[in-house]
Amino acid sequence: MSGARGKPLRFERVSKSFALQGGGCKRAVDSLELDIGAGEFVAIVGPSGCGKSTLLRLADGLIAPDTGRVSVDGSEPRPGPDIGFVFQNFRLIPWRTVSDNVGFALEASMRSTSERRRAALDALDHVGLADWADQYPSQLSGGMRQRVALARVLVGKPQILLMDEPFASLDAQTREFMQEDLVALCEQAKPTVLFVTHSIDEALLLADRVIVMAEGRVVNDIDVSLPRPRSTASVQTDPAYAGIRNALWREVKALALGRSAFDRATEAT
Ligand SMILES: Nc1ncnc2c1ncn2[C@@H]1O[C@H](COP(=O)(O)OP(=O)(O)OP(=O)(O)O)[C@@H](O)[C@H]1O
Repeated sequence: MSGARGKPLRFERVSKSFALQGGGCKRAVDSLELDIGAGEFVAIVGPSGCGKSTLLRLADGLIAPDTGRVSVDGSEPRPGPDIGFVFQNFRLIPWRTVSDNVGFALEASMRSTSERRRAALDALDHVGLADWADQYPSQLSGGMRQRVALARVLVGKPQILLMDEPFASLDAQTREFMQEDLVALCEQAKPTVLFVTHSIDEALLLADRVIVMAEGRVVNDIDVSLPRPRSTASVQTDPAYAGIRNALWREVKALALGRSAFDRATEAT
């Protein structure tokens, strides 16, 4: 992934609504303001339906805001290899081999099959799967498939990496390995990352900042001042960890339950 370098990502008073079946509309993102520095790793947490995935799709240029502006280094974002998107459900092409899945991302920009194969093998090597290049996705475990999905994005040397709960469907151990791999990859290449997660522990392991969203807006923006390089063990034994985690957990729980239900629940304990 060497050669990738993050670019700043900016949301200026961005709003986005969707039409609802049967009439009316839902405002998914509401006058949202967010500035993400070049090479910064930002995690987004918040209750279900608060607009996290919509924010990523706006950052990719897959959808356009109704009002306001999204910009990558000052320009409108355009889907392409500069902006990598990793989803929870891998989205690999079942009839292509692992290396062809990874090389697929380069078909528009790299004509030579052998060059694409070399680049794919290099990306697969970064995620520890070079030996699996000629297998098919169905022959891999869930964790391996997600590594391929990551390699497919890394091969484009993205400046912006958008990740929508990428490890949510993995078992706990594989998830931990993948998180630590991602930490290492990002420390090396420093793309700008926007990472959606429902896990506070994951956010604190990975991110420089955690954004809390509710009802389409940013309601908190927390610096994660834990030292790097990080591992699960180093983060969770840091004296600052418990304080940040507890504050974040209380906030996310209050947003999910509604403030008054949260107050009742905490009074009762
Ligand atoms: N294409 C669409 N059409 C209609 N409504 C949509 C569409 N996409 C998103 N929404 C609505 O916008 C709101 C925000 O959705 P979004 O997927 O961004 O939330 P989220 O925070 O990522 O949720 P989750 O954590 O459950 O994945 C939700 O109420 C959702 O139903």
